[in-house]
Amino acid sequence: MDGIDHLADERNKAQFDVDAMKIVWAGSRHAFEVSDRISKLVAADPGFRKDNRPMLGRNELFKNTLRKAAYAWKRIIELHLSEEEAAKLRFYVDEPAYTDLHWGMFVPAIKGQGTEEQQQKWLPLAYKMQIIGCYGQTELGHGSNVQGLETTATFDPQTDEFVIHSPTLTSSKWWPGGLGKVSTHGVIYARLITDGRDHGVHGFIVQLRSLEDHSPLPGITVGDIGMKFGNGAYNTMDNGVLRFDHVRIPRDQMLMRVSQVTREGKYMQSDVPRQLVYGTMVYVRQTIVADASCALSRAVCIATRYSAVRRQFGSQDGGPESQVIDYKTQQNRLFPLLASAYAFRFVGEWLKWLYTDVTQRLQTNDFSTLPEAHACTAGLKSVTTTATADGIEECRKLCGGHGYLCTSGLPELFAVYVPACTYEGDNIVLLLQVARFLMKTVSQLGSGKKPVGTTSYMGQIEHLMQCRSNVQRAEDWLKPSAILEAFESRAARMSVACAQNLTKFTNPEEGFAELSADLVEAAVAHCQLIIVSKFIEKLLQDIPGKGVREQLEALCNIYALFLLHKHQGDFLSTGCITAKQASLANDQLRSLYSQVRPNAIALVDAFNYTDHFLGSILGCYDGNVYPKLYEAAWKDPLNDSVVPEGYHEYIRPLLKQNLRTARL
Ligand SMILES: CC/C=C\C/C=C\C/C=C\C/C=C\C/C=C\C/C=C\CCCCC(=O)SCCNC(=O)CCNC(=O)[C@H](O)C(C)(C)COP(=O)(O)OP(=O)(O)OC[C@H]1O[C@@H](n2cnc3c(N)ncnc32)[C@H](O)[C@@H]1OP(=O)(O)O
Ligand SMILES: Cc1cc2nc3c(=O)[nH]c(=O)nc-3n(C[C@H](O)[C@H](O)[C@H](O)COP(=O)(O)OP(=O)(O)OC[C@H]3O[C@@H](n4cnc5c(N)ncnc54)[C@H](O)[C@@H]3O)c2cc1C
Repeated sequence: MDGIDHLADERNKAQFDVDAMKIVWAGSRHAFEVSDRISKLVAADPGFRKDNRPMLGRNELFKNTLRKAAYAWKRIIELHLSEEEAAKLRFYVDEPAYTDLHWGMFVPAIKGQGTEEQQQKWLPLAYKMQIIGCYGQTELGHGSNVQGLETTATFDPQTDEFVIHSPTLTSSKWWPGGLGKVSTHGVIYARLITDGRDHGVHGFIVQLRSLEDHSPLPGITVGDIGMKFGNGAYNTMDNGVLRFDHVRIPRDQMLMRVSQVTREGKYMQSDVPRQLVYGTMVYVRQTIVADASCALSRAVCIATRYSAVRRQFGSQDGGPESQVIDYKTQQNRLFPLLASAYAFRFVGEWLKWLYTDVTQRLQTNDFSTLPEAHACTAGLKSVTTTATADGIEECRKLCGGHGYLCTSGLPELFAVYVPACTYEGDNIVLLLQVARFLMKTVSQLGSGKKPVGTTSYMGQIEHLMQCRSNVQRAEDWLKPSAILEAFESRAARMSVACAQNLTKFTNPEEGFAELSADLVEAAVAHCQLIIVSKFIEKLLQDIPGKGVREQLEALCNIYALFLLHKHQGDFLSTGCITAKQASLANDQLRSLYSQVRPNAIALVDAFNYTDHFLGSILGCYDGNVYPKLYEAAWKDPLNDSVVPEGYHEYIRPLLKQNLRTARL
């Protein structure tokens, strides 16, 4: 606006190489270059404008999303973008759309659960977007309990078809994104019935709409489920309702990698675990962890820049007031979120590796790491999305009153993000899965079966059950070994305490239900340990760039010590640390905040977000917040006229009536 960088002084304070940190954040130089180029391309294109979203009515909003998705596809083709570049372009367009489900779930479901033949038939159509697909699992009556789904797929040997049917109101498919108005096809989950026998839930490819005129095919009732939380936000998505009235599909449209139905109607299971039917969910949970760091870093970038611009109190001798970022309370709320964004980035990278490793093993029929992959994706999805949703809301509060304006970008970001705590598995339901995995691990200790992967720390259970932290000075908390021992012993002791309590119940399922709140806490402790240990492992790698490692070490310590402070009840009650050591951790935390303070703006610059992507006046790169806020207010449609519409109908008569009453 005035061409001045109002945050230049802050940027000059940085003690590290920001460009090198950008590469660490992106994951590699190549990833950085792709991301940088595509984000600038999107930002410069008026076709991807998004600042008007909160003002649009639903129909207009939705049509605008359809236009953008079609335009994005046109640009992808025109520019011959690779798969990686196309995914980045959709990410930077930053508008939830049916394409998320098409590329994010429909295609992966066919890839993961379809046979070679099925993949050859359906994937080329999906890749060219000649068909558009959704993921139709959840029903009105059941989401979490997948085994409770009611839609049926009954094999008819006479015609070699499945008959898909919604027998009850609660069996109506409810929630699938992209289903409401767009998808031509869906991977639909239904109970497979052959010869009167129920074989449980399986996936089927079902055509829903005509490829000629988009009308629903015979027997199909389909529509949108209605407005969701927030203006704009996730209302760009057509989450749908769907009912089947005896819809027939050919037998070869059952996804048959895990199990098959023969021409004669015989049900056969491959040598693979039935849980592979849930494979798409495992894949998406893994991507959601990576996305958590994107959403949180975005909110943190806004709150950090604005905290450096905003001044309140503290003026001395007529000088400027204090920047709110210098208040210790502001730092204590903001810097752990900054550290969490980095922590989630690195654990997301690791989880991607784990997922790739499991997928490669599955190709060779090695299913040994599947339970660990399920527990890690479920647990980390839960812990990172909960922290991110809470963190975005905290960032809004860190921005004071202006954070509540849509132009801050934070209300919409929160409204879009918060369902991540529910979709792809309710966070509590998923933590209970982790707890089951932990209880199984504890029950096998001493059986000779060595715990591996993320539970390998349980291999030293005797030590972890009785060790005492040897921290004596605040600086001792900077040793990775001190942090790891505290987190490992806390997680181990909480799991073992639950396992011991469970033995008091004659019926284990009853015991599990009764102790579920404690089990969830044990699962959280285990997941936080994974995040802390993956951050520490990241620091063992070669990290080029002046001062970059030092900044990451400070952030890693902030992440761990803040968790230790927040959950000190766990650490103290299990006897892993003393009250004195907890207090020393807090002292260390304060000094880490002072270390990060001069680098805070550079640390959020390292995310390399364009102003378009941030979509926030408070977070704009140049920090010129006030003129921009002032100008934006006048652009609000309510200010199109000085005297509002409705004055003559509702305000004037009121004023006149009050005048008459006053005269009386
Ligand atoms: C302004 C802003 C604008 C833009 C945006 C800005 C920012 C946004 C940023 C990011 C956005 C975020 C992400 C985007 C990416 C994608 C998201 C896009 C859209 C959202 C899509 C959402 C789609 C869905 O929700 S699909 C539906 C998902 N449904 C669920 O998850 C259901 C959950 N339930 C279950 O999974 C199961 O029912 C259960 C696991 C809870 C229980 O299953 P079941 O009863 O069968 O099993 P159990 O008896 O408990 O267990 C039996 C054994 O099986 C093991 N098991 C269970 N599951 C698995 C598995 N998946 N894999 C392997 N093994 C498994 C279990 O452990 C048991 O084992 P045991 O050894 O016998 O004990
Ligand atoms: C924005 C959005 C997009 C979605 N997109 C899709 C999609 O594309 N495709 C699709 O198929 N689905 C989709 N879903 C559905 C989503 O996957 C489910 O809503 C989710 O899995 C949660 O299930 P539920 O709604 O049945 O919650 P419920 O299970 O009914 O949860 C209600 C409460 O009960 C608690 N609870 C449930 N079971 C237990 C238990 N065993 N122990 C303790 N507490 C429990 C939960 O913690 C929660 O507090 C979407 C949902 C949303 C919000």
